[in-house]
Order: sequence, then structure tokens, then C-alpha cells
Amino acid sequence: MARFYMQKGTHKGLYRSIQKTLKFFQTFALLEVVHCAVVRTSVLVTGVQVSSRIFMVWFITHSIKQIQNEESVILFLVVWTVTEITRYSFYTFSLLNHLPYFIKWARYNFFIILYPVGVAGELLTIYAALPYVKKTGMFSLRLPNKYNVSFDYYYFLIIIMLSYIPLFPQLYLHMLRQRRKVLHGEVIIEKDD
Ligand SMILES: CCCCCCCCCCCCC[C@@H](O)CC(=O)SCCNC(=O)CCNC(=O)[C@H](O)C(C)(C)COP(=O)(O)OP(=O)(O)OC[C@H]1O[C@@H](n2cnc3c(N)ncnc32)[C@H](O)[C@@H]1OP(=O)(O)O
Repeated sequence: MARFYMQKGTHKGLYRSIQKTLKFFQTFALLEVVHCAVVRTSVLVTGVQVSSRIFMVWFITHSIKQIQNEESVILFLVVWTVTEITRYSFYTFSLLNHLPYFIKWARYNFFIILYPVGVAGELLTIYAALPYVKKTGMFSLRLPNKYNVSFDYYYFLIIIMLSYIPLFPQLYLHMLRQRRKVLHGEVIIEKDD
């Protein structure tokens, strides 16, 4: 991403140049939900985290080409990238039993800023998509039809945006609890899923 920006001097076209890698890795992140069976984490928290990313990748940025050059797309892409580099470095060094304190510190501090910034990028992108969705009626089903059901993707997106209000604090508070546990050694009794 940095190389693209330095070579072209613009963020326009950046999404296009990284989309294959992005789709591949974010789709495979579904395995993280499966891995909840073997690692100590909440399937609910991981499920919400992974499904929101998959939704952003496939049902927003992949499907609505007109928004791929929005600054908000670059915002959440940069945030996701920094987060995952830190997180997977943390996992790798932990498995090797040689975890540098900086990586541990970064894993449990960067999110304090990155989470809200990432959420802002995602919400602004969905907001930018709304006019196109309304104009084209994409992914929507109008009556009358043989199934006798209607579905409006435009209102569905508004519901998704509103769902961040109850769901995002759950993820943020989860990470704050993890931070207290890992960095300050507090014993925290987690409620079961
Ligand atoms: C259908 C439409 C759905 C739409 C839904 C709308 C929902 C809206 C609300 C959601 C908003 C989300 C927005 C989000 O996308 C924005 C961002 O991400 S911004 C970037 C900032 N984000 C973060 O910092 C969080 C990143 N995510 C995570 O940290 C985790 O995925 C999390 C789900 C939070 C779980 O973390 P937790 O610390 O609980 O568990 P871990 O899985 O990290 O670790 C548990 C233990 O397992 C070990 N582990 C895990 N995975 C591995 C691995 N691959 N390899 C090796 N070891 C692994 C890990 O070391 C832990 O071990 P131990 O307990 O011994 O320390």
C-alpha cells in the first residue's frame, strides 16, 4: 500500500491493486471462527469481528465499484493492515516463546485508537455506498414477485450501520479486558457465550 502511494502519489486505484490479496486473506479469516474451538477466545466476539470484515469486503467494496476510491476505504484498509501485522506477529512470537514486550504492548494498546478509526472508516464507506444502492436497487427484491417477499438493501445497510452501536462496544470492552489481563495481570472472569 505504501509502495503504491509513493509510486502513484494518489490513493486512487489502491483498492484495485490490493483487492485480490485482501479478499483472499479476509475470507480465510473465517477459519478464526473455527479456531475458537481450539484457542481461548470468544466465538461470539470473533464471529462479529470476522463477519463485519467479510461484509465490508464482499458486500460493500467489492460490489460497489463507485466507492472503491473513497478515502474512507483507505482508512479502514490501513487500520486493518496495521492491526493484523501486529496481531499475527504477536501470535507468531508467542508460539515461539520469544515475545518481545513491544509486540505485546502494541497488540494491547494500538487497538485503543485503531478500533474507533477503523469503525469510522467502515461506517463512512457504507454511508458513501447508500446513494448508489438506492439508485440501482442492487441486492433488493421488490414486490410483486413469485416468492411474495421484499427486501431493501438500502434499509438493510442502515440497520447494519445502527448495529455498530450495540456491537462495537462489546468488542472494544472485550479488548480492554484482555489488555488488563495480559498487561496488568488482572484475573477476569469472562461470561460464557
Ligand atoms: C452480516 C453482517 C454483519 C455485520 C455486523 C456488524 C457488526 C458491527 C460491529 C463490529 C465492528 C468491528 C469493526 C472492525 O472491523 C474494525 C477493526 O478491526 S479496526 C482494527 C482494530 N481491531 C482490533 O484491534 C481487533 C482485532 N481483532 C482481534 O484482536 C481478535 O480478532 C478478537 C476477535 C478481538 C479476539 O481477540 P482475543 O484476544 O480474545 O483472542 P485471540 O484470538 O487473539 O487469542 C486467544 C488465544 O489464542 C491464541 N491464538 C489465537 N489465534 C491464534 C493463531 N492464529 N495462532 C496462534 N495463536 C493464536 C492467542 O495467542 C491467545 O492465546 P493466550 O490466551 O495463550 O494468550
